Amino acid sequence: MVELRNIHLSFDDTVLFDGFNLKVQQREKVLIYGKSGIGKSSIMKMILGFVEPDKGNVLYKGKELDKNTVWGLRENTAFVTQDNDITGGLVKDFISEVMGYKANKNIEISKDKIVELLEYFDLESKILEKDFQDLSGGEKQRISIIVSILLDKELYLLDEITSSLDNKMKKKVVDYFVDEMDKTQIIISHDNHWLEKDKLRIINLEEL
Ligand SMILES: Nc1ncnc2c1ncn2[C@@H]1O[C@H](COP(=O)(O)OP(=O)(O)OP(=O)(O)O)[C@@H](O)[C@H]1O
Repeated sequence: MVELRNIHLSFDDTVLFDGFNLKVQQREKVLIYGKSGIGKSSIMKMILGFVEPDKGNVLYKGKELDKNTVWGLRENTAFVTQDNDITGGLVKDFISEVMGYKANKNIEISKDKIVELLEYFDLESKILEKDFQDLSGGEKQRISIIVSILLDKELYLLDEITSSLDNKMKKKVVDYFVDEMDKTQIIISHDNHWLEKDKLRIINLEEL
């Protein structure tokens, strides 16, 4: 579904990738890990077309990513990051707003699904009436995760999505994505809870 082919990427004098290859099949779940600054987030940014490699190609469904194909990829992708200071306003309005984006116009929000997900991720339904800015880091993270699940995209790019959660909740998030969701996932995390899952293909950037 997504392929990085013979990628060379450098910033200033630092070479992050030289001949890097990654091929992720449909419904495959891949965990990318390695020390801070090694280039994990840059991989996601290249896939999304936010960063262009110096050399090499990014392919989506067999086609090279360019001005035209990148929109198809972004439309079919949920990108969840640890940076959740995305908005002010009520949580429920945030959810409606995201669902109202052009790329999400065919998605119906099911109230039952929201209730089910809030419960699973240990959030009370009154959180929907709160201002997003007033939530704790872990609550923001869980709301972003819930929104991404509601979006029901075919590709999930998950960048340190468990960083602000306690151990019990980390495990629930990991269990949900790995065991409950049948979607293509590329995951970046330092968290051992992901490493414990044998359904993930693990790529250690330090060993390349
Ligand atoms: N736009 C940019 N301009 C200059 N340097 C950049 C840019 N983007 C990333 N870098 C540098 O490239 C390196 C890799 O960054 P990246 O965010 O991909 O690492 P990472 O493995 O995700 O790190 P972390 O685990 O700390 O999030 C870092 O040294 C970073 O400073």
